[in-house]
Amino acid sequence: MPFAFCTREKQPWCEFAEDAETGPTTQFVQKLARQFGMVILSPILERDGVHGDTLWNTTVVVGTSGNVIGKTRKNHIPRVGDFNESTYYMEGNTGHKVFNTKFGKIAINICYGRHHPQNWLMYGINGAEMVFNPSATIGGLSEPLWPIEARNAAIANSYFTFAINRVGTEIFPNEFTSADGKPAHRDFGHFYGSSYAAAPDGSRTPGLSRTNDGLLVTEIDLNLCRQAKDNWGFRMTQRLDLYAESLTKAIKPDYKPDVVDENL
Ligand SMILES: NC(=O)NCCC(=O)O
Repeated sequence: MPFAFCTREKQPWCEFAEDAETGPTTQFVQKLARQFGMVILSPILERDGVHGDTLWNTTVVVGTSGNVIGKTRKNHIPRVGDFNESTYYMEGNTGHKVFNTKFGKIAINICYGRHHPQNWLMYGINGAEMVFNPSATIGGLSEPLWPIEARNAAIANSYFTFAINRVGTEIFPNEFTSADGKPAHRDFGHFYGSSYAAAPDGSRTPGLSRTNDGLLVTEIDLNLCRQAKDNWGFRMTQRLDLYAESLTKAIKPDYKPDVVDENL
């Protein structure tokens, strides 16, 4: 749902915001999860009534008995092209939760979060075996990056990733500009689908269609996560201590980049 509206218009779209635990979408999904014995990841526009009616881009995780296991909020909010999502919702405050489900340890890296390697990293640190990336992105913007980012994250973090993108083209009722000096327009560009799954050994499935809705059914062996760790040692050699120390320094306002100038 958060990906159905990406212009600057708030109305009527904000009216679709709902409670993560009790809203109509969650109730609908709970029935399906129970009926089919599935774990369902349900992206919604969340209305947080407890905290000033704040809006969040949230994915709700529903277990096989229809129980809400938890939720994760989008950490990184795009300000690129026509994706002006900071107009609608705030940077997430749920960290990098991993949900230990009947089918394995899962996490959700929402859409634009896939451009941030440290976001993927933290889900791995918290023990994720599968990280899902529900997205809505268009050809002109991100298609060259699409086959690379989630696949690379699977390799770097020794877990499975699932890059999921919608298809179609939205035509909005009112014109808007892309803040690039070009004429106003009403279309958003083509959402190119191409969803795929990637494994910690670097293999991946074929992508789904660029134009039609699709369902990707794939069998995965979670043992591959540990086998990849033992084989490559990426996790063992990642030197978190080194980076924790460097990053602690780098975020200070008076940080001086560690550059050695050539003495000319
Ligand atoms: N919905 C969303 O975060 N889109 C941003 C575009 C992208 O990351 O490719």
